[in-house]
Amino acid sequence: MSELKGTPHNSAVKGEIADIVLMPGDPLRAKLIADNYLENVVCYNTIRNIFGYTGEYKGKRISVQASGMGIPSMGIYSYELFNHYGVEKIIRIGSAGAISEELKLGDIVIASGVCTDSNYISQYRLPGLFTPSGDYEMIKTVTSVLDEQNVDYKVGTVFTSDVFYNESMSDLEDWKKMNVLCVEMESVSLYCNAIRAGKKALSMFTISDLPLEGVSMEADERRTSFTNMMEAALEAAIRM
Ligand SMILES: O=P(O)(O)O[C@H]1O[C@H](CO)[C@@H](O)[C@H]1O
Ligand SMILES: O=c1cc[nH]c(=O)[nH]1
Repeated sequence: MSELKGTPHNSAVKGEIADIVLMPGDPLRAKLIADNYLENVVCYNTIRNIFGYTGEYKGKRISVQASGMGIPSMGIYSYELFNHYGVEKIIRIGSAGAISEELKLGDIVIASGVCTDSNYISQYRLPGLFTPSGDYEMIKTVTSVLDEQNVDYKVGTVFTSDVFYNESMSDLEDWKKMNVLCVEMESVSLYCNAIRAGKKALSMFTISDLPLEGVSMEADERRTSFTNMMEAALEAAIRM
């Protein structure tokens, strides 16, 4: 990888990506943020349509890049951002399915910690269980922005799953008994990669589904209706 200007998955050259990166799963959500919120934007990656942009938000240089879906995809892109491009902080802005009965469509959740059914953590060969957690300073910054914007949110444990269409949806009922708030598919690799690289990460979500009730937002609504989360992440990014 060191012989390449970029990486096998990212054509950016070093220096083209800001210290802080917002990461939605969906490349079109990354484009929407670049088109609507950033100034002086440069698109630095289109490989596999995983769009990455660097621009300015209120004068601060930030990047927004898609992660793709799932733990391995986030594992690849966040590893490269932290270890090849020198990125210091990543804010994941994702969609998630509610597990807690207290959550409804459109609510915001911040992941203080992550549990998982994935084997990702086994690569570290730890002598016990490890609990990936979000960066506390980043949590404080994002929650204070949300407080100022009068937007409600919940902070707690989320479940990062390998499986979207799960034959055992009732497993979510077991996570509910452990007070897990919602299910998504990337944060375990993001948090592990950040911690392992000595960097910082935070995941926040808008609830797009109620999987235990069979309720879902339309695809277009998922891409465009996350305004509160995107604006809070952008505002927090310029304070970090
Ligand atoms: O909206 P994004 O960020 O893609 O996140 C969620 O949506 C996808 C599943 O629809 C998974 O990637 C899951 O984690
Ligand atoms: O992983 C996910 C993401 C969004 N909604 C879900 O139900 N699951």
